Amino acid sequence: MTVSIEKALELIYTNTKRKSLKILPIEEALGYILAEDITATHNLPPYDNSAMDGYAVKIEDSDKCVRVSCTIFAGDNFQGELKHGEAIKIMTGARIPLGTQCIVPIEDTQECQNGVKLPDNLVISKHIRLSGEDIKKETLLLSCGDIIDAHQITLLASQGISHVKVYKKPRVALFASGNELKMHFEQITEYQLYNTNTPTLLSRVKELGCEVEFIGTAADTLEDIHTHIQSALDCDFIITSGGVSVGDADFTKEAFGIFGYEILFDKIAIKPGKPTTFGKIGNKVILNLPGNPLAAALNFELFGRSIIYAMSGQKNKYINPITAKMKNDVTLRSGRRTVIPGYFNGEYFTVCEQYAPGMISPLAEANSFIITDENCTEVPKETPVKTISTKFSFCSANFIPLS
Ligand SMILES: Nc1nc2c(c(=O)[nH]1)N[C@H]1C(S)=C(S)[C@@H](COP(=O)(O)OP(=O)(O)OC[C@H]3O[C@@H](n4cnc5c(N)ncnc54)[C@H](O)[C@@H]3O)O[C@H]1N2
Ligand code: MOO
Repeated sequence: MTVSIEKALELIYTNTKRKSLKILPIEEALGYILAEDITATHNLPPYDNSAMDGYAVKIEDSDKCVRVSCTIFAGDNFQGELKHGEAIKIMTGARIPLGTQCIVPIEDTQECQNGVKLPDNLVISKHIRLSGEDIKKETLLLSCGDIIDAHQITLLASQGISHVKVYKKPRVALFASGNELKMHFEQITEYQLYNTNTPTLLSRVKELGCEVEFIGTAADTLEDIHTHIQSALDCDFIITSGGVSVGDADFTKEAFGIFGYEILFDKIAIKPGKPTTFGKIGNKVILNLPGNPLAAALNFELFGRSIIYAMSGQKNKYINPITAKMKNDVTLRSGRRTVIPGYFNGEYFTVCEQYAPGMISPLAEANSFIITDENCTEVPKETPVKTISTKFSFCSANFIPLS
């Protein structure tokens, strides 16, 4: 059954289950997806405090010489009260004493007999950081489905939160198939080549924060593919490459069949990547990518990444495009929606000099791709195009058309 890109994504999102939960100390939660809402337990700052090294004073003492009664440092528990005709020297971050109306920075004062001379332009509340002005107690700080990065950890630490509930990371198993393939640590002969798909996918899956198991490279036999599937079945998501086309040695889908493979689509109206197949065995999902390396890598970016986002529990799980301008004129053969790799520099998208489904050379130079419509025969330079990044995740809670 051939499906559109959109239908393929819909089938992926409706058939991929979120992972279950666990609790982690916040220091170990980096990159995980939060599985609970976090509400502020107290105000930040917790107390009114000075934004400057200076003097706590009263407004009516503008332009006067006032006595400096004492000095307060950050962390002091000063209990006294500021009086008229007096200044209390105060350091940045120190709790302001009762009766303070503003803080005058040290450099705005001058020494005078027995004290400091204040400027004549004092303003109420100036240089006072009010309790709760940053975060108010009981406000929602983070919500279930947020990605925990360094700045979410800032919020958690600010509230004295030591542990959070997160979604477990997806566990991904990978294997390739092909009699011609050898791993990069093996010897090859002139009729063999290195398996580049597995190291590529393994690295990408890791970059996306999953745990990954490399199962191996299967020979083109049902028996050997069975053995590899068996070893992969304790993971959540199995990604294979190769053996999905119509050749006499293309056994991948058939091999999954004896494990009760429920195929949800086995062809997509896309170029390259037409034979990309998706299905499930129980609650495990399977993506069979074509063997051609560029086809496998680009289809992983659309479909594999979507499966990982759906499984991760993140609320912004749909890949979003970014609008760019086409750098050069590009001509195409119409017929199928075409994925074209290129480089987006923040303004222009430059198509890779050469690209074909069986190549690997475009991958390292590309940081994104565009998807052209089936009737499109040319994309003139300066035309706005939607690019999908392979280096960043621009995501949203709702699906946004990708081309
Ligand atoms: N008669 C037809 N032939 C083909 C069709 C078709 O519709 N009718 N589709 C073509 C398309 S499109 C693709 S894509 C390929 C996909 O085929 P497979 O998934 O069966 O892939 P293989 O035949 O196993 O390999 C294709 C190609 O890629 C190389 N390869 C495979 N695995 C790796 C790897 N792990 N690392 C590096 N390179 C790999 C392999 O040596 C082949 O050259 O089928 C077309 N044929
Ligand atoms: O579509 Mo195949 O996926 O040409 O490379």
